Amino acid sequence: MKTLLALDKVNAFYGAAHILHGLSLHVNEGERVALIGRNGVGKTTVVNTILGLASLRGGDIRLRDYALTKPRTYIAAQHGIVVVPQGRRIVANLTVEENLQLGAATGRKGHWTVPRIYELFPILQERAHTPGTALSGGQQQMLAVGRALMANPALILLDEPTEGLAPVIVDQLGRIFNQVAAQGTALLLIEQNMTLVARVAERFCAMAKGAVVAEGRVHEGSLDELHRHVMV
Ligand SMILES: Nc1ncnc2c1ncn2[C@@H]1O[C@H](COP(=O)(O)OP(=O)(O)OP(=O)(O)O)[C@@H](O)[C@H]1O
Repeated sequence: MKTLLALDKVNAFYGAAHILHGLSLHVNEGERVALIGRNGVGKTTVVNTILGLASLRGGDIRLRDYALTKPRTYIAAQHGIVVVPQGRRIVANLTVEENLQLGAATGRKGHWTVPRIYELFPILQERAHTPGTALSGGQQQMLAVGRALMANPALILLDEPTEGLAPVIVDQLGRIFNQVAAQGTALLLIEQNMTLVARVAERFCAMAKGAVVAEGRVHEGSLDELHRHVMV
């Protein structure tokens, strides 16, 4: 099994603030991994470190066989690893379809094309020519996922994709994540909704104070254990 993303004893900072303390984590090809933990433990900082938005000072990051010594926002996507960022970051003055096309900028060809994204999310086709930010929160999240898929990634990092969304939309996104994973795309799901984690992930990594402190398989009886890792 090929490893797509590996962080080994990573230390990361915002300025002088030391946030990740020797964090190790990996995701293999086709795997569905959840990264969980209380608010503020550093989950988003894991993503930010890979993108170069937090500074990496110690430890190793590998994107497949590539040693990421100087992270920059665009490098991960070139290696087939894309981020659906917290807050979605839909571009306001572009239409839905133009936002989708932005995702194809890496030029990686594969299964996902605009028509296939529209099959997955018919509402995006209905609203193809409206400004992306005119969509509801749930639809913007679908657009953010669709835009990520347009890069035909081997791995998608999803940072709290269901935050603030209605349960019916969360259910719909859960089904979509499973469909995407069934196509062979690996997922790293940062999520506070443990019911969704239990539905989507096959393995979890739990963080506390900037490090992964527990790992395990997700199975039918996992929900209580998952909840323990995110209780405040
Ligand atoms: N730009 C920044 N500068 C300084 N400190 C920051 C910055 N961004 C986040 N932090 C701090 O880093 C720590 C980890 O934040 P991070 O966003 O990674 O946590 P998280 O686990 O993703 O939490 P949440 O679920 O709230 O998003 C927090 O204490 C936060 O206050």
